[in-house]
Amino acid sequence: MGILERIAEIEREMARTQKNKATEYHLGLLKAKMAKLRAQLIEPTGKGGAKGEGFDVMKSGDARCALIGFPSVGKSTLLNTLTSTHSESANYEFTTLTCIPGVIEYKGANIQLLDLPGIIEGASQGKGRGRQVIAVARTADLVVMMLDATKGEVQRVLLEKELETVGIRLNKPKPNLYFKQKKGGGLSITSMVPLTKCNEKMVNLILHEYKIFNAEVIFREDCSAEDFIDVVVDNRVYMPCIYVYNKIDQITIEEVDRLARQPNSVVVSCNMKLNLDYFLDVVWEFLALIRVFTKKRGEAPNFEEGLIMRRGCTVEHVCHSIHRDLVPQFKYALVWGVSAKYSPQRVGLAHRMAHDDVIQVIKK
Ligand SMILES: Nc1nc2c(ncn2[C@@H]2O[C@H](COP(=O)(O)OP(=O)(O)OP(=O)(O)O)[C@@H](O)[C@H]2O)c(=O)[nH]1
Ligand SMILES: [K+]
Ligand SMILES: [Mg+2]
Repeated sequence: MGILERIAEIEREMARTQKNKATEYHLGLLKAKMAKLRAQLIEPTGKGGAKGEGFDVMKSGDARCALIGFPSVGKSTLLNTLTSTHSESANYEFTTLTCIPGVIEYKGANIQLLDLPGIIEGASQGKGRGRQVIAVARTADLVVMMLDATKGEVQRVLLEKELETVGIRLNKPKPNLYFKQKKGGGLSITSMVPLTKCNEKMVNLILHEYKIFNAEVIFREDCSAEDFIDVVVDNRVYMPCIYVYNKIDQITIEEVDRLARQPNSVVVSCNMKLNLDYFLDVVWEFLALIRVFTKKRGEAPNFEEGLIMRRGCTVEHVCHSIHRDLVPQFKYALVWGVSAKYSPQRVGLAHRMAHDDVIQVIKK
C-alpha cells in the first residue's frame, strides 16, 4: 500500500471513531501514525524536492517572501507592480511555471518577493507543481497568501490545509514545551501548568509510536497532542502569513470591509494599485524588521543608509552588522530614539534597539 492510501485509511478510521474518553488514546495514536506518514511524504528524497528545475532561486536581500495562491489570483500582477522584475501575467491558469524572484525596496530594505506557480487542492501530494512551490515556501521568512476576493473563504481554507499537511504552521508560535531524547533513564514527563488537552498516558503512547523510550518532557503551556507530536517530529516550520485578498475592485464595499477585518488580512487591487502601501507596511511588520541609523562623533546621523535589523535586536547585533571586529573594541554606545530613556542614553551591548533609533559606538 502506498503512503497516500495509508494516510487515507487512517483518516477514514479517525472519521469512523467517535470522539470520547474511551477512544481518546486510540485517536492520539492515529494522529501520531498519520504525522509519521506525512513526514515520509515530504521527505526531500526522490523527485519533487526544493531543487526542482526553475525553483532553485538564491536567497538575497534582508528577507524573503513567498507568494502562494490558487492560479490566476494575481500573484504575478503583484510582483510586476511592486518590483522591477517582470513575470508574465494573463487571464488563464498556470501562466507562471517557475519561481520568479523580484526585489521590493522599502524603508531601505531589500525584500525578496518570489512569484510562484499557482497551487491547487492536492498540491502537497504532488498535484501540479505543488511540491516544489511548497518546498520554496518553507525557505521564506513570510508567506503571502494571495486570495481572490470574489471567491470567498474557500481558497484560504484549502490552502491552509495543504500547508498544514506538509508541516507548515501559519501565524502560530512554536509550542512551548521542552523535549529531549536521552540515552537511558526512561521517560520523565512533567508539567508546569495543568494540562487539559493532553496527559501523561497520551504522551507515553505517542512516544512509544515513535519508538522513543528515553526522554525528558516538560510542558510549559497547555499543549494539545498535535502540538506535542509537532515538537517530537521536529520538522515543522512556524511562519508568519499575510492573507491578501486581491481584486477588491470586483466586490461590494461591504464585502471589502468584512474581508479587511479578518485577522492577518489585507485587501488590495493589484490592477488598480489600491492599498498596496498598507500591504507593504504589514509585510514590514510581519517580517519584524527595524531600521537603525548610525552616527559618527561630531557628525549628523547617516539618514541616507540605515541598517536593516530584526525586532528585538541588541546593540551587540548592530555592532556585528557594522563590522565583525567591532564588539571586542566596544566601550559603550550612545542611543537616540524610542528605545532610549534620555537623549542620548549611554548603553551597553545588551540594550535593545527600536525602529529608527540612532546609534553612535564609542570604542575602547
Ligand atoms: N479585476 C482584477 N483583476 C486582476 C487584478 N489583479 C490581477 N488581475 C487579473 O487576474 C488575471 C491573472 O493574473 P496573474 O497575475 O496572471 O495571476 P497569477 O496568480 O500569477 O496566475 P498564475 O501564474 O496562472 O497562477 C489577469 O488577467 C490579471 O489582469 C485586480 O486587482 N483586479
Ligand atoms: K494567470
Ligand atoms: Mg503568475
